[in-house]
Amino acid sequence: MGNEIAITLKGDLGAFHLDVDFAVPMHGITALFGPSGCGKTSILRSVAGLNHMAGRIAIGSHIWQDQERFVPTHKRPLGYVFQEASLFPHLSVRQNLIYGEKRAKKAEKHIRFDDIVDLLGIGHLIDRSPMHLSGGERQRVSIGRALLSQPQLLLMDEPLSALDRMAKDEILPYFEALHANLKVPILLVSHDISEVERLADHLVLLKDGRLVNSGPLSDVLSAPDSTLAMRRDFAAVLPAQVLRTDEDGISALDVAGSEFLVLADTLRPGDAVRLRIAASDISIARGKHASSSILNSIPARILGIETLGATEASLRLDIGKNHPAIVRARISQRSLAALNLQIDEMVIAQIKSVSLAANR
Ligand SMILES: Nc1ncnc2c1ncn2[C@@H]1O[C@H](COP(=O)(O)OP(=O)(O)OP(=O)(O)O)[C@@H](O)[C@H]1O
Repeated sequence: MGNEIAITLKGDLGAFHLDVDFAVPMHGITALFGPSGCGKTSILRSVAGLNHMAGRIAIGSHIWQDQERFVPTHKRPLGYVFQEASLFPHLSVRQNLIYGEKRAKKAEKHIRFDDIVDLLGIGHLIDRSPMHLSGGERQRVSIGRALLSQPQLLLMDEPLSALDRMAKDEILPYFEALHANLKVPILLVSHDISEVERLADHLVLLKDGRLVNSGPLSDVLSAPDSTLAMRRDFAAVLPAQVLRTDEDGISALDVAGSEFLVLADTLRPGDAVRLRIAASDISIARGKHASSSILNSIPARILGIETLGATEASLRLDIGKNHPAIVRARISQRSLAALNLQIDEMVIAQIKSVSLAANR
């Protein structure tokens, strides 16, 4: 189909066998996620034309590879951002960016220099040498340089993994700004699920060189048989809309007809956001407790109960009123037995407002 990034690859790299076939939209951020060695980088390198494996790669109506053709890397209009920023140390930030711009075809300059400098917040760095920038600043400049080559597709291989937690937190809002303002689709390789939850619109889940699942982030996360669900750090990500923000800094969000209260004082009514709900932050009650500090007591239907190790259980819950909205709750086997919870039963999902994160 013309409006998708369609990737089919089958072949061997040494002893590793890759066999994948998936299509993702031509917009937003698609994360390739899976355990180390599952083939994420190999897929990205194949899309870039750096691996030549049998298959087909179509970016919308542009065929980069099929049985008859193999477009060489330098003729694929793509940007590639690696784990470590690879800027020219002898050039200033501005000259590095101009280098990217020069790679663009003259006719196709829809991504403008000034806009990129603004969106990435690198105006004050423009005359500096990359050698005198922090890791996060260098990575922002590399992303800018890649985007100024006017790519049809931006490939990012673990772009945040060399940064410490603080630098990551600093750079994430810039990713969100790019996402909101630019139309270039991004394929992002990441092994950090919290990064994926925060940034990705689509998720391609891989294991041992094969596709496990692929689709919109919240769908893949909430799939009944998701391997991700068994992780102790599992979180659901649900699309939400801001209803109001109160003076005490608490915002009310609509999620499939259910109202959630979160601590977020910068949101405006009508904003579309994503709400991250960690399985370990949900507790289950049989009824609403009038005197509790927990602000969110949401009616939920139990869709599934799975064992999580020897002492815990993972409950699959639908907290939506108008349409399904799936989250998971991690509780102890002891609570499961004490409450005698059963599939299809209605319970109350209790979630502290401080443990909810809403962004973008
Ligand atoms: N050119 C090659 N020759 C031989 N084996 C290769 C080659 N490229 C990749 N491999 C092997 O293919 C497997 C998948 O590698 P790949 O780098 O794609 O995984 P990954 O999911 O990106 O892993 P990580 O998260 O650790 O970066 C690995 O076992 C790797 O050693």
